[in-house]
Amino acid sequence: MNRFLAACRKQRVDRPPVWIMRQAGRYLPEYRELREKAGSFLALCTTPELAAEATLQPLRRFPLDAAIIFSDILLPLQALGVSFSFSENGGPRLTKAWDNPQAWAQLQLPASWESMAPVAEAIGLVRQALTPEVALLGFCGAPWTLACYLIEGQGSSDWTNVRKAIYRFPSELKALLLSLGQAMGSYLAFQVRAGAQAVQVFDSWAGVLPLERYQAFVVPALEALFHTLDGLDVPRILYLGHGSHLLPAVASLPVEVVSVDWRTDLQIAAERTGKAVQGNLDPAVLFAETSEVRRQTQAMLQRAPEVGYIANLGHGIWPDTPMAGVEAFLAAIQEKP
Ligand SMILES: Cc1c2[nH]c(c1CCC(=O)O)Cc1[nH]c(c(CCC(=O)O)c1C)Cc1[nH]c(c(CCC(=O)O)c1C)Cc1[nH]c(c(C)c1CCC(=O)O)C2
Repeated sequence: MNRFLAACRKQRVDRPPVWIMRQAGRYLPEYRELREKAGSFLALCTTPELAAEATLQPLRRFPLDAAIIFSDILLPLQALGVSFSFSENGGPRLTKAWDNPQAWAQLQLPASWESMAPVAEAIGLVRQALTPEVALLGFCGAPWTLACYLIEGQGSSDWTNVRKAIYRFPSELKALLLSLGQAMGSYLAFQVRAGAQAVQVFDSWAGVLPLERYQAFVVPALEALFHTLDGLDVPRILYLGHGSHLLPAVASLPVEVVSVDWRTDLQIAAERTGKAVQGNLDPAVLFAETSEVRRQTQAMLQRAPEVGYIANLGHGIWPDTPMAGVEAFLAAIQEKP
């Protein structure tokens, strides 16, 4: 049985499936070694054998129910004409900020995803290596979160330029979000054709917007994105960062699972959306004594619905996370009575 896919479809399972957002990464010594060997993060992402290896590393160490293909949300933007680099401390930096409608008009919607062939190849390699019990996820950035990086040119704590753009260029920004939604929908379909069995769309910065703006600007773009996958029979997950106030917008979206962070109660998320839910332990908890990690994980499980639940963190695992914290988190889920 594939616990992960069953839970996405709200089928009953023996225990909650679990995976960890950003489970391949710097908290693993073997990842740091592989990245050193690759020379750079981008080289690691674009060399199929190395990307497949990075994807599989956490599964060799931990009893996880899903793998997520090793890549980054910014990579497919290259096919639209956007160039960027990753700084030494890991953050993305665009070569220029795409912060006005004249720039947006120059984004080219790709006719094919041929330039992303290494991702498809890596997906094929990982599928060959996985047993049928472990599901492989494809992913992309949500239109809004991608627009955040495009317009700001890098990460930000308050995304002031993006928020100004909503009011300065409303119709052009709506069109940009819709184009990004269409492009990412076809990029996910490309990953599914290569072998991805479920997909997750990361809207890490969803919570920057009030509900009314999210409904008006983002929901149409997410609908376009997710409808591209209609008929492909893969569960669709939307990760909603800082999104407690946005749950009413999720209920009508064509997704099977909503993934929430620690600010959003799991039970409330399930009730308000009617979807399966994923999440939501604060990554900071993994720094506690192992007995406290267990208690916090058990408390999370108590708020989780009986069916339609996937255990996870509420956001990506941090690079300095102690291995003991990860192990205690996973053990508490495996032991669930
Ligand atoms: C916003 C975002 C990005 N990338 C991603 C998001 C959405 C999830 C989130 O909110 O965390 C998603 C992502 N990035 C990466 C993966 C695949 C690996 C996995 O999840 O196991 C996934 C699913 C690899 C990565 N992406 C990045 C690294 C670190 C690069 C390195 O090895 O130096 C990895 C392993 C770099 C990256 N890429 C991005 C940032 C902000 C950073 C720097 C901060 C950080 O490192 O956490 C953009």
